[in-house]
Amino acid sequence: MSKEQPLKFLVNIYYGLGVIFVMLLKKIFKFDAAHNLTKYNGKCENLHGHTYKLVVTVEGKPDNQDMVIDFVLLKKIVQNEVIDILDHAYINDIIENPTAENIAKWIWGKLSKKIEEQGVKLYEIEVWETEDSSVIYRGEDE
Ligand SMILES: Nc1nc2c(c(=O)[nH]1)N=C([C@H](O)[C@H](O)COP(=O)(O)OP(=O)(O)OP(=O)(O)O)CN2
Ligand SMILES: [Zn+2]
Repeated sequence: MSKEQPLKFLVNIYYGLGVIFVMLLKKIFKFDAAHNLTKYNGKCENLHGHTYKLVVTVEGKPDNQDMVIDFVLLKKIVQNEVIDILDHAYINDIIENPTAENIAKWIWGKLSKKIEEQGVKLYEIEVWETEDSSVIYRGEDE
């Protein structure tokens, strides 16, 4: 028996038992919005705008269609719950002191239940405020 054979044997049993690895799936969105930071001393306390990039990551196992979640369905949820509200908005009307941190937390609140209803977990929200500045939010500690 070669050295590799016992390992291959164990791997085959593992797959034979139907063990499927959890996967992360990402979808990227963009929205344009205006804001001003109300607890800031400096240029960002003035009204200004960004083209925000939003990266939504969900965690789950591929289903009987071999999908963690249908990208089309995820797009619909994020579009309805987040993009339709924030795009071309003055974010201060919706979120208090809209730092990227507060925007990420708000988006988590809008999405986590809706995504869980689809049998997967919201893993991470990343909000890019500029090309080189982002925050990542992964929910409250359980
Ligand atoms: N931790 C955070 N810091 C800052 C936030 C934030 O949301 N969280 N937001 C801002 C401003 O709103 C804005 O993003 C300005 O950031 P800045 O990095 O200065 O933007 P630019 O990259 O465009 O810088 P320029 O030098 O003006 O080109 C600030 N901080
Ligand atoms: Zn800003």
